[in-house]
Amino acid sequence: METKPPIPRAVLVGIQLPEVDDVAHAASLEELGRLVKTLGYEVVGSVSQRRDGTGAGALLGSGKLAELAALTGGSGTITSMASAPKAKARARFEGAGAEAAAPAAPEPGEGPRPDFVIVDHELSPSQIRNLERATGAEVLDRTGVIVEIFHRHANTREAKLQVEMARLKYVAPRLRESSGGGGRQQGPGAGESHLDLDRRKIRDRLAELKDQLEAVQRDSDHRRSARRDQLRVALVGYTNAGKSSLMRALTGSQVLVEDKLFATLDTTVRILQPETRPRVLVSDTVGFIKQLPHDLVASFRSTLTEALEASLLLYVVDASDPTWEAQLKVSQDVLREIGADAVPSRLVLNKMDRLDEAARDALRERFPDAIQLSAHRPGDVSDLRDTIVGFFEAAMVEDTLSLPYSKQGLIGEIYDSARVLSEDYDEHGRVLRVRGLPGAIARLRRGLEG
Ligand SMILES: Nc1nc2c(ncn2[C@@H]2O[C@H](COP(=O)(O)OP(=O)(O)OP(=O)(O)O)[C@@H](O)[C@H]2O)c(=O)[nH]1
Ligand SMILES: [Mg+2]
Repeated sequence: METKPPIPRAVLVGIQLPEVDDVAHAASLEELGRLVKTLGYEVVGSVSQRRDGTGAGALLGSGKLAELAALTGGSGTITSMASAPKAKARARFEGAGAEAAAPAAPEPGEGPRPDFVIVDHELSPSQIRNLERATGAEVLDRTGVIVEIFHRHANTREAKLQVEMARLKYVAPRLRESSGGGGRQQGPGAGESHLDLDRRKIRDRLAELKDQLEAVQRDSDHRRSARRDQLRVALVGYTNAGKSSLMRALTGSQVLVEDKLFATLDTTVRILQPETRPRVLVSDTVGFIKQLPHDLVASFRSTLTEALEASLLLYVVDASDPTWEAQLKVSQDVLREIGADAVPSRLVLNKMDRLDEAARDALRERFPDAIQLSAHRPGDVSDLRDTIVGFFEAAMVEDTLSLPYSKQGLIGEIYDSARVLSEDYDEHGRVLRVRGLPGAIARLRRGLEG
C-alpha cells in the first residue's frame, strides 16, 4: 500500500489583469500562498496567466487549463465526464450548523497529485464547477480560503457567530447536489430536493444566528459605551503588520503574536504601560486584507467600532514589505467607508530593523510625519508610548469640578477618567482641579449635576 501524504497539497492559480504590474501580481500570489499555508496546506506549485478578465467559464484559456490539469491529473476539459467533482467542500461545510468545528484533519491526497486548486480571485459557482471538472481537484477561491481561516481562528462568541454567518452566506450559492443527478427524495422533506432542503436549513440557521448576534452585540455595545470618553488608541492595519507585537510591547500583555495571516480575530483592549493618569487604553484589532469578502466585513464590526471610537488611530504597516503602500490603502479604504477617517491618525512604519540605513532615510524623506520603529526594540516602543501620551496630553484641558457631599460615590470615576491636580474643600463638598479630555470632563460634570 502506498503511503499517503498527511498534508493536503495545493496548486495556486492567478490571473494577471492588464492593470496589475508584475510585482503586485507576484505579491498577491505570495500572499495567497501564505493564506493557504495558514490553512495547513502545502503549496506545490502555481500557474498564472495574463488575461483581460476573470469572467471566462473556466477562468483560464484552454492551453493553461491543460497545463494545470497536467499537474492535478485531470482531463483538462470541462465537458469531460471524468472524475466527478468531489463533494469534499460540501462535506466540510456540513458541520457549519455546529459551533466552530475543529480544524478539518488533513485529508490524504491521492498519490502525489495536488488535492486543491486555489484561485486568487472570487469565482462564480459555475466557474468552480468547471474548474473541478477539468482538474479533478477541489477548487477554492480566495474568499473561500479567507472564510475558512476566519472560521478556524474565531474565539469569542461574537466572532464565531459572525464568521458562521459569513460562511453560510458564502457556501449557500455554491451548494450542489451531492448525488450527481439531483432528483427528488422521499421521506422527510419529500417534494423538496436535497438542495432545496439544504438551502432552507441555511436560511433558518442564518435567521437564528442573526438573533443571537444582536443579543451579543447589545452586550458589547454596553461595555463599549462604558469606555466612552476614555483615552483610547487603536492599532489598525494589514494582517501581519505587527499590531499584536506592538500591543504586547506597549501594554505588557500576552496577546497572540504569530507569523500567520489573521492571527488575531478578536479585539482586545489593555492599559498602556507604564500606566498614566488617566489611563490610556490600547486596542489590538483584526488585520485587513485585500479583496476582503463582503460578508466578512461584518465580522470586523467590533474592530471597526473600536477604531471609530478611538481618539487616535495608529496605522501600523510592515515597511519591509514592498507592497506596504497598497496594504495601507486597503486598511484606509475600509476605515474610510465607516467614517473612521475623521479620527486623528498617525502612520507607524514597523519592522524598520529589516531595512538598511538608505531605505530608512528614503522613507523619512517621503513620509516625514510617520513614526519609524521596530516592535522588537524596547527603546522604540517606549518612544511610541511617549508619543501616544503626548498626543492625549495636548488634547486635554484643565477644569474645576465641585463634588457635593451627597455625591462622594463618584470620586472613583473622577480619578479613573481624569487626572486630579488638586483637592480642596468648601461648605458644599470637595472642589477638584482636574485635567482630562473635554468629553470626559463634560460627562463627569453631567454626572455631578444630574
Ligand atoms: N523583524 C520584525 N518582525 C516583526 C516586527 N513586528 C512584528 N514582527 C513579526 O511579524 C509577525 C506578525 O506579527 P503580529 O504582531 O502577529 O502581526 P499582526 O499585525 O498582529 O497580525 P494579524 O493578527 O495577523 O493581523 C510575527 O512573526 C512578528 O514576530 C518588527 O518590528 N520586526
Ligand atoms: Mg494580531
